[in-house]
Amino acid sequence: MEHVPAAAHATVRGRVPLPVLRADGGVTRARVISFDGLADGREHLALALGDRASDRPCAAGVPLVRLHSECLTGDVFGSQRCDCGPQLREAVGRIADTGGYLLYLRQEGRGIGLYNKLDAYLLQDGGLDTYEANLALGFGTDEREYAVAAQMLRTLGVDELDLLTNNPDKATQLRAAGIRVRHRVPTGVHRSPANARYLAAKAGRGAHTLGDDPFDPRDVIRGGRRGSRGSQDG
Ligand SMILES: Nc1nc2c(ncn2[C@@H]2O[C@H](COP(=O)(O)OP(=O)(O)OP(=O)(O)O)[C@@H](O)[C@H]2O)c(=O)[nH]1
Ligand SMILES: [Zn+2]
Repeated sequence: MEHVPAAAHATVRGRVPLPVLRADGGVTRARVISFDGLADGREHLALALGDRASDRPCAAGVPLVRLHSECLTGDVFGSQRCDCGPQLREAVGRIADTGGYLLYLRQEGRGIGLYNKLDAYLLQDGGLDTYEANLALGFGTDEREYAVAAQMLRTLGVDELDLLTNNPDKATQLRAAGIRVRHRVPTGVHRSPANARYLAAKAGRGAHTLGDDPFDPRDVIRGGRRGSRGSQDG
């Protein structure tokens, strides 16, 4: 497991205006926030969007938050092997509409790093699924910890949020770190022929909720509209 020391005190290092392209072609005004004193020493970022992107964000209401783990191949190159790129662009638009934060976490390859993820892709081409490939390389199936995300949120003054994810582990870990996750809001499922096996493995073995999974659909908000039906899940 990627071990993160107990959360020390962190501070905001900078809040930089950043016009960001939305999936619908429009541009949204964001602020990219950097930190000093993050527990694992990495350059994680928060993107403040919607009403949280203003000079003096008036913290009205519970923010919508996504913890997005870095995926260079998907986020930057548009790789079709996973659904990270479309999820990232979807999240920017939805959070801009609602008000909240996208935490861009430097946890490439579910915490194993870029080169190891590329090795894992070769093993997957030989027949292993996304989790078996990690194990074959000597890693856990998912090495991510979200304590540093909780530290970033506290630094931003966020102790309660709605979480945009299909991954229940993100909610469980944030709650364990003392953040109140009011609702888990599902992200879209961006299927393509090239990522179908990957998504099936995530739903089957990784406990992700992808709409056609064994989890009770009543435990999440459909459509991601705050204030609509939903419950506290774990
Ligand atoms: N080791 C490994 N990592 C992968 C593979 N495909 C994608 N990833 C990584 O998986 C992570 C996906 O991150 P997220 O989209 O934030 O997380 P998630 O667990 O899918 O959960 P949600 O998208 O929030 O539902 C990124 O760090 C990717 O680099 C793979 O085949 N092997
Ligand atoms: Zn990806």
